Amino acid sequence: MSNAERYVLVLYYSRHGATAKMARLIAEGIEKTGMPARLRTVPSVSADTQASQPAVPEQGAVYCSEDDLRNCSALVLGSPTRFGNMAAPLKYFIDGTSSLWLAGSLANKPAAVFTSTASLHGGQESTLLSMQLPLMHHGMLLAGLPYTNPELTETRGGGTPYGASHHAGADGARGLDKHEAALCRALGERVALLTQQLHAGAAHVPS
Ligand SMILES: Cc1cc2nc3c(=O)[nH]c(=O)nc-3n(C[C@H](O)[C@H](O)[C@H](O)COP(=O)(O)O)c2cc1C
Repeated sequence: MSNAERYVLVLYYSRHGATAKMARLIAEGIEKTGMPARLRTVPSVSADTQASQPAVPEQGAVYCSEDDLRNCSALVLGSPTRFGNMAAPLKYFIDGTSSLWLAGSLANKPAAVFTSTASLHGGQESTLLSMQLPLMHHGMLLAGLPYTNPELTETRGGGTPYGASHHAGADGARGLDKHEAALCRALGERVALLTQQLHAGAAHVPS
């Protein structure tokens, strides 16, 4: 597979749009490296887990297919924080990936995570860590954000070494500030560069 055919999947759930904004900034960071980003979302789930929405979303990213996930070169996974954890629609989607797990389809691929919260200390880090757990079971190579990004120490909003985060405020009206936005772009760029370096290195390993 050539670099042109590779893509980083940015897979997220967003009910009110804050996590979706982060996804678009992460995609900007990925595409800065010359690698395509593929933005995908997941449908909401109803109490009885039956489909409650049209098969194609009315706006924004389309729903993620199994092939979108199987064929990605890397994954950046995003969710709003819900009670300190990822949102059920994303967890529901991930719980349906057993066949990819059995086949090892995601093993040895880079991955990273991002989240948005209403309150500043409302569980960003616990959510990010919880999102990393299934990715580790899939054998993915987790990337966080290093403190060489100055925004990590300067931020008065979101931004963690475990992944990108955003404090959207109680009414969701607080936009991404410059530090949060820079860290979203940095995370996307980091995952894309790691992916390219892994593939370049693999090309030099004798078979
Ligand atoms: C059921 C539920 C639980 C939530 N739990 C938390 C929480 O634990 N901590 C927090 O700060 N915000 C919490 N929120 C708020 C969302 O995380 C926040 O509004 C987020 O920015 C929404 O992202 P979105 O705009 O992408 O949907 C919760 C929201 C809902 C609906």
